[in-house]
Amino acid sequence: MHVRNVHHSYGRRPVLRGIDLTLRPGTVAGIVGENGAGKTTLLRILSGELAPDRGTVVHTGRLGYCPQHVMLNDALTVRQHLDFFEAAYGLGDLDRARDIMGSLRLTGYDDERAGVLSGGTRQKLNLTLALMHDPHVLLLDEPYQGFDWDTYRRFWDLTGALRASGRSVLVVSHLAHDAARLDELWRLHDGLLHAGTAAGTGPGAEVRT
Ligand SMILES: Nc1ncnc2c1ncn2[C@@H]1O[C@H](COP(=O)(O)OP(=O)(O)OP(=O)(O)O)[C@@H](O)[C@H]1O
Repeated sequence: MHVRNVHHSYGRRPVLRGIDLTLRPGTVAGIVGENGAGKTTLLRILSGELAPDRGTVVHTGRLGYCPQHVMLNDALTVRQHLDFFEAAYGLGDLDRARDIMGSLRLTGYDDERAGVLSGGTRQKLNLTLALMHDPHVLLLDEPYQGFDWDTYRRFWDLTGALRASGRSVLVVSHLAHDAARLDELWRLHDGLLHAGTAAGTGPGAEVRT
């Protein structure tokens, strides 16, 4: 994915003032930024949900987008969500979805309505729906919100497998825990991306904005 000179304002307030970013195959990149820095705005533009005022976003292959707010229909069961997205993506089976659900330990919930699932379980389903068509570029907005520690680690295992299979993953968060797991780190501040710096090294290093 190639992002060039992306600008966006809400009314007269500029939020993005010239974003340049390249996501290469086989990389996991992170963007951190304070509340209101414009992270979600940027991801909405990268996903095509929002048009930039200026600039270009070009990508090849399938795109996956896991938005910050879980996009589930509370009245539908887990299985109905899977069926719906299988049809929407034009998949022939749910094999990959089942693999992802196994990795995230999202099993045994098929007949549960989304409305009764816990926050972390809803997020697991949200992530599965964004990943089940094997996207080449995956955009994740605060993907591990609500995850317990074990699930958080499984999430990073999954991300590592995507990197190994040549996919590009962009993770957006307030904090980049485990900055060592990222190939690239950016800080969104004042409408621009800056090279991020890790406060510490090795597993567990944390980047604050
Ligand atoms: N639809 C909108 N209309 C007007 N202003 C908006 C809209 N969406 C976001 N904003 C404003 O744009 C700025 C950036 O918001 P955005 O949600 O992109 O930030 P963020 O970095 O994702 O924040 P957070 O970490 O709190 O999720 C904020 O000041 C927000 O109030």
